[in-house]
Amino acid sequence: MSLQAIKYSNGQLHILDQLKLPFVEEYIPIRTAEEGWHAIKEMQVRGAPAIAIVAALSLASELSKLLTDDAITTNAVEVQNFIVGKLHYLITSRPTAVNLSDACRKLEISVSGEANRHNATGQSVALVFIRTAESMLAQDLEDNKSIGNHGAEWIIKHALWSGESQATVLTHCNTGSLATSGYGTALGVIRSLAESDTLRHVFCTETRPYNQGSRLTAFELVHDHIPATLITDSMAAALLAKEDSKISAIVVGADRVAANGDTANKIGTYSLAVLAKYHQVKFLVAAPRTTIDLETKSGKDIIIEERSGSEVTMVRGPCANKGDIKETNVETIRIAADGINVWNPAFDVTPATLIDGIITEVGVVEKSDDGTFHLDSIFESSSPV
Ligand SMILES: CSC[C@@H](O)[C@@H](O)C(=O)COP(=O)(O)O
Repeated sequence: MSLQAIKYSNGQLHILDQLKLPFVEEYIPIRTAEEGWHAIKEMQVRGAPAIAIVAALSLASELSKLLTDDAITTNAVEVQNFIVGKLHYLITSRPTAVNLSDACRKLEISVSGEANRHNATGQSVALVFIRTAESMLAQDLEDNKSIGNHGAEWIIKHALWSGESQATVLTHCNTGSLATSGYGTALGVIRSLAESDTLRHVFCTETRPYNQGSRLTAFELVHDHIPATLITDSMAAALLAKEDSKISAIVVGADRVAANGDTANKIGTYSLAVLAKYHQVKFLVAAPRTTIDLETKSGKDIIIEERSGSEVTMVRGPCANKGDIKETNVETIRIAADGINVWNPAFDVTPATLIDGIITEVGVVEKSDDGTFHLDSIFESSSPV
């Protein structure tokens, strides 16, 4: 069974503390929206879909407890205002991934629908919120499996080297079970290739500075027995240049895809897209439609989160001299000169011109004859594009 970042049942939410991976596998309870906000802000949970779902379920857990304790007012509008206030607060935890604000907006709409209903009560408003949040968890998993299948089919059809029947894929950051409610987006495509025996090999970058690749993706690939090799980000060009590596495609996730296809994703994604173009390797973005933001016209309008310089000057590792690694804690080790200035953007924007396809749960969107993506079409129906 794949790793699970989010465990939720009957109003009880637990998340795998990703700050301790790959050394310690520990689930922590998230009981309130405030605990959810901190877990997202402090990166105990990451990945665009996962943070949206944890935000929604953290508030669902808080409301479930209030319902159990009979501590919810009967006034529907008061409960609506309480929920909306918490949702606006949750959105402030991280700015770049649009899934978070998209989920909060949809939750706000369903709550207001219920609050405006004749006979609505505070309890019914809270219950509608909880059911909507729970359905997001299930929907994300289903969408990821479809993304995986569409992406794998596309790669086999359009990206294999001549004479090859299996794909070799390079991926960046973490887009797997740990970054979503399960299966993953870009890593879902890789899983789907592996399940259909059409995967030769995966290369994953370590993804400096925060090492989501070496700490999370490598952990998932080893856990699922997928043939994989870890490289540092700076080795990608050499890998693509090496004739026998035969990279079929680079597949990455996304934190926000603008209406024109420009894509914000983990820092380092843009450099991989430039390399892919130079080496004539297909460059694909895998993301659910909840990551596509038609309100944001182009990459220029995407807010890029800048994080603490300590993520660059320090790395995390297990405490030394503790014997069995499972029992260690995680410590931070300084690797840069004291006093150096640091710039630490967490994401970059890959221009649509460098992207060959956007893999969604309803199919792979390619550019039209005019050379641009028409992403609005995939919201018009749920049938394959
Ligand atoms: C399926 S998630 C896609 C992205 O969210 C992922 O690649 C990423 O950038 C994660 O960033 P993080 O800063 O660890 O939350």
